[in-house]
Amino acid sequence: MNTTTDTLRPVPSLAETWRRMQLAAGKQAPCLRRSMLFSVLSAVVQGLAFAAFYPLLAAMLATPANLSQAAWWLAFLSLCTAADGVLRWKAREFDYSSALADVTHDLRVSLGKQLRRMPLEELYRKRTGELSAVLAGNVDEVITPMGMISSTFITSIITPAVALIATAFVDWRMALAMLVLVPLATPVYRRRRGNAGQKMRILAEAHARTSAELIEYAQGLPVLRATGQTGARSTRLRESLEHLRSVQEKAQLRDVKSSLLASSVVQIGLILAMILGVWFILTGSLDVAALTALLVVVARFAEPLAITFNLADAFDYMEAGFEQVEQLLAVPPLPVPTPARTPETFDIHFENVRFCYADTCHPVLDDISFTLPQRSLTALVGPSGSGKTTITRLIMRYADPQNGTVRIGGTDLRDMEPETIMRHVSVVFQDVYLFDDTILNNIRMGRADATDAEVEDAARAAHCHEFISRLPEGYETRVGDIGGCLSGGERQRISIARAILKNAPIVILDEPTAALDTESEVAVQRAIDVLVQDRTVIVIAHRLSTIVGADTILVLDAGSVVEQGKHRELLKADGRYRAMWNAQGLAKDWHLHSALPQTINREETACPQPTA
Ligand SMILES: Nc1ncnc2c1ncn2[C@@H]1O[C@H](COP(=O)(O)OP(=O)(O)OP(=O)(O)O)[C@@H](O)[C@H]1O
Repeated sequence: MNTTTDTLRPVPSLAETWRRMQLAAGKQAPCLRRSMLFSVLSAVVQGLAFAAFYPLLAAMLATPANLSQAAWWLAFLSLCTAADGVLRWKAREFDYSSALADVTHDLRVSLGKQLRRMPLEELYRKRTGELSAVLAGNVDEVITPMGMISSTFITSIITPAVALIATAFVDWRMALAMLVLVPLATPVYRRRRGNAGQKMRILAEAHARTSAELIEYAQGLPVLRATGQTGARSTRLRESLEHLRSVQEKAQLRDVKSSLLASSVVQIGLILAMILGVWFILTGSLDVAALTALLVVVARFAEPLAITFNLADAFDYMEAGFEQVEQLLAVPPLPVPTPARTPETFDIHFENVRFCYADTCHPVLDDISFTLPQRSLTALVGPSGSGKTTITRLIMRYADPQNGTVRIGGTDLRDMEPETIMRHVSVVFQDVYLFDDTILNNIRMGRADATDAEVEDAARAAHCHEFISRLPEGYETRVGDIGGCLSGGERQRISIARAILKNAPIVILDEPTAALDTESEVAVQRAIDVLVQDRTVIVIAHRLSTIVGADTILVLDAGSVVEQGKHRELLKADGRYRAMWNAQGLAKDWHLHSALPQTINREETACPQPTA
């Protein structure tokens, strides 16, 4: 299985991680900074509290005991503890106030916006599961532990530092012994983060890939069952799960090994301090009170160090999440000059358009030019892979062509916001996507502010009012509740009702009747007839008999327009179109009793019989 990030990347510095955190916190960055400031204060106060141990013990163990001094230090210790309690509470403000929820929400909204403004080409290249892993999983991995990890990290660095300074006042030799731990610990920490960061990225990618495989498998199950491919496809899923298991196993092994290493370093430090302390007592240069206090402080120094090691994992999870989120946010939108333009008329013009998909160098459209007049019906025909869908994608500004220009109403698409283009274009695909919402809302997606009456009018026009009225709750029936109870033709008519409601001046029909039986096709065709009136229509068709009434037929082959004209002209020309027509005529002869297919009906053109 492909692991794309096997090459080592540098470990981000703490400053870099902090910069990313503030960026992710967005509007709540001041709250995050405030929380961190209180974390620093709390850590200092904790260090001071530990520093007070020695004078307290010394006053108590003196002969005779110095009670007034002991009381004073006890009061100081209590004050520090109380202050620490308040400061710790303030330090978690980022977590307990609404800031955390706000940041998580804002980041998801930004990602949602990014998905909307991202070039369609980029969007189609991403798998649904991978996107869902970023929006759901990575956002939580980045944001939820942010406050907690940072404040724990601060405490685990500053408290030992203050404890170390306090120890230096009691006995500089012990402070030096404690300092030995730092050069010992630093390389262990750096090595751990370096390797772990890499592994966490691989783990995050394995999670995203498995999530994508799972979603695709679940969505494709009906098809897989029908084609008897559940086993074959589940092999891919199993491979993906197996990869995830092996990555997790390695990560866990690494965790255990480095945790043990870290705690060993800390234990060594503690033992070293004890040996030194006992040696100093035996040689008479340290008293028992000082040693007891020092051991408390040393333990306090060693414990946060061990925590710091374990925090490396949490940082790495966060870093891996940051990377996935940033990668998605970094995809630039298609450039639009300001002010953006809006077309006034709706003829479509391709001029010397050359287009290659990303990551390919082979042109899918090669220097093509044509004009589709406003309110005309144009059919795109040609063999599979000839570029029909790509032409319709370019009209929706799926991506910008490498050469040439696509214009709507004389305006270059590069000068228009993608939203403006989509407002003026309705698309009816062969595969209809219905959301798990009511039928009413599914149709209303065509125009969000449409009234219930307008939705119903569109449904009537699309010939779906009748079957919707028969559903248990009519327009309020949820698509999810009736599952697969809607036929392909019914789903298609709902999508046409959406397009009728949208009332866009340009309509793209991508073989909307190709997968339907004859009866459904008749009903859908009647709905299409309403939709296409008075609009600029582009229809992709494989069955030529459905487009004989088109104003223009563009015949494509290998990314070029090889013929162009009306049905009769093209038949007369006796070229590629005629050959395709004849081939389909022959095919029909094999099905003697098949009904005549429907025609897109703007000119009431009768479907002529194919000539053999
Ligand atoms: N996202 C993509 N990335 C790379 N190549 C692509 C992509 N989509 C399509 N292609 C390639 O571009 C060429 C034209 O594809 P297109 O879908 O436009 O053809 P088509 O005429 O609509 O085919 P069909 O009738 O089978 O739908 C094909 O060779 C196809 O493999």
